[in-house]
Amino acid sequence: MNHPAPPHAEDLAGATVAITGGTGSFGAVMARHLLEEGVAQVNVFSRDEAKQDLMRRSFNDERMRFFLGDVRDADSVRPAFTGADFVFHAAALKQVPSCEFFPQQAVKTNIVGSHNVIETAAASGVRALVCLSTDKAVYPVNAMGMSKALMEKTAQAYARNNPTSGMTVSVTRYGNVLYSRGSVIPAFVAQLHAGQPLTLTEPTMTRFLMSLQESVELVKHAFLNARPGDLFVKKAPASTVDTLARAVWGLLSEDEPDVRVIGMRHGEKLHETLLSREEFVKAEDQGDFFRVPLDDRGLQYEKYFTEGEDAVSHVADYASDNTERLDVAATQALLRTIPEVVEELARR
Ligand SMILES: O=c1ccn([C@@H]2O[C@H](COP(=O)(O)OP(=O)(O)O[C@H]3O[C@H](CO)[C@@H](O)[C@H](O)[C@H]3O)[C@@H](O)[C@H]2O)c(=O)[nH]1
Repeated sequence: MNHPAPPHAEDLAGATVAITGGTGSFGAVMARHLLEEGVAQVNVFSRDEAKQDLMRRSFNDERMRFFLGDVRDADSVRPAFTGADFVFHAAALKQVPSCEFFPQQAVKTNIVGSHNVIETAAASGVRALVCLSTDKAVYPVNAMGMSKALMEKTAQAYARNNPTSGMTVSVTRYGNVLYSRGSVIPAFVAQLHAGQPLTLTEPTMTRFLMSLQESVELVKHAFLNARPGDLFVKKAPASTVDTLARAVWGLLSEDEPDVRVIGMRHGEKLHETLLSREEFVKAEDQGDFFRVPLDDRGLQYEKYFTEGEDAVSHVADYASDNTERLDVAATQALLRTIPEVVEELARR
């Protein structure tokens, strides 16, 4: 393949960058970062005009442009990508339960919508596109993860099938973002405030933990290092749900922890996987990150017989039950780096 060279950090200065799902928490942190890097324009693309209005006021920066639309509708995506050098694709249906009950909605947004984003970006002359995925796309058991897995395949197929494209498309996967909207930590904090026991689904369940800032670092790393079709993950520690509950409780209360085990929810897994063993065996260690290059074997089937992979049986998945495990004190140290936790502690 004739790869376009990855962009340099300096290329951001004066660039136009579009963010799909740009009014979400990732979009806000990324937009702030891009403005600090001196971009000429940030095109925020999203469905929600009220959130766009809030963001417009809170940023109050004339380099921001807001585009209303839905990734399901390619025509609505085009204006946001016209003239854009780079695109970060964060628009998605991300909640496990809602996708479980309405899987066809996940197909429309996460698969068809991502395809629209990829094709429109390429047709608009975008140089680099990073698609955000999740650990739930590996060995997926729920509709959200399944649809994200197919988004990944769509991105990789674009790279494989368009070897002369001037656009580099890559994928990042990350685990649970601490304190993200609707996630377990704000739920625990609300329960604590209400004087209720913390509801534990399954105490031994493990999750990779990372901050929103780290998710931006991962996406930035992909942006600066990707070859077409690459997949990136950030090395991350994990904790059990029991540890997480005790860490939150210990930070915010002097009383003995009060927890109630409620059992696993629809579509949940005991442990998450960031890289399957098949990916891990091909992964390049890049310090804080792993890079998995595109499997760009073509339709020459004989290669599948003569160039097989024998190392795969000797390695394990990179999963939340075999990564660095945080105890209560280490989880609390991580929590103290989260702005919402800092605010919560300051209120006490
Ligand atoms: O009251 C609760 C709620 C959740 N959990 C557990 O806490 C962990 C984290 O749950 P949650 O914060 O809801 O995250 P996930 O279900 O793992 O999914 C989140 O993390 C994904 C990334 O892996 C995102 O893509 C999803 O949007 C986001 O909901 C899981 O083990 C849950 O079983 C509890 O113990 N008690």
